[in-house]
Amino acid sequence: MALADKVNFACAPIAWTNDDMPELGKENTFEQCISEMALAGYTGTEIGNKYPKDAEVLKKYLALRGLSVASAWFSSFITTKPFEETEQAFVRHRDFLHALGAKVIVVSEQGRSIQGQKNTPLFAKKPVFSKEDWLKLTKGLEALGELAHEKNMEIVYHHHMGTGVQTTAEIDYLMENTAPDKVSLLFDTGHLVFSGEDPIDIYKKHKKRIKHIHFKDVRKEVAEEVKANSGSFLLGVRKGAFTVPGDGMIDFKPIVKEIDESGYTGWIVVEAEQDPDLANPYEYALLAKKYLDQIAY
Ligand SMILES: O=C1C[C@@H](O)[C@H](O)[C@@H](O)C1=O
Ligand SMILES: [Co+2]
Repeated sequence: MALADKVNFACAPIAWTNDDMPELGKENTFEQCISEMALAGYTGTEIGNKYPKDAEVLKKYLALRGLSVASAWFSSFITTKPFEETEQAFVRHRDFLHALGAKVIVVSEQGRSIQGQKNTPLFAKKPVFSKEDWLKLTKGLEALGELAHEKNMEIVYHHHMGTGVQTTAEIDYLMENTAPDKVSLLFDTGHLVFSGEDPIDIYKKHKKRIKHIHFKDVRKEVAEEVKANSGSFLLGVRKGAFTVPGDGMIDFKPIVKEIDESGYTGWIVVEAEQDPDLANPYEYALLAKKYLDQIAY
């Protein structure tokens, strides 16, 4: 059986409207975004800031287009704020996703993160967690994992450029120091390759913990230029460091093979933030779907 028969392909709204830089794609509407995802052949979506906040209302818009909710991003601040603040916000987010039928909750620690800072050099100023930060983070994530279990859900940790969990060593440390039944991992090809990590190595090592996947590709020259010129994460996105699978430097065939052989049956979300004025979101969503249809069958 081919991978395409075992997984579901979703699309993230970030190519239409970017929540990290809302000025990118501000003219694109929610209905255009979800209609184009469906038209391009996807059966799922993640959630952006233009989506209705009422779960029942959102469900109806999505059902009309044959879309389900794969998950949605949650920013935790376990290393820098009282845990109760993260906990309360997490429970609201969990309940919203649960009402929408999602099974996994994307969590990324934003304490000390520079990903949202427009002028901070991405590589030189990447945060490095202290022992105390790590202890808070690992215990806090396990607590979020337990809260997710109350609704039969799992948290999937999103390693991310410009955060304290970006490199192979940091991902390994997080996995080694959290309980496997409480903290799962999200595998994002774009962040791994931009950071200089080997995605196949990460997948092989942590496949038992990987319960959600983001597929994005990297434009090699742009990523190298951002690094060489001390650009920020957001500048990189604006300049086109990320693109959809099939349009950049990543060979997805061996990655798809690994995923297939691992028995993964969750979502694969095409998520490629770039300037919608330069890269038409529908055109690129279609390009990615055609490429995945070729390599996943
Ligand atoms: O999953 C993601 C969500 C975005 O908000 C983030 O910045 C992006 O890079 C990503 O991978
Ligand atoms: Co991602």
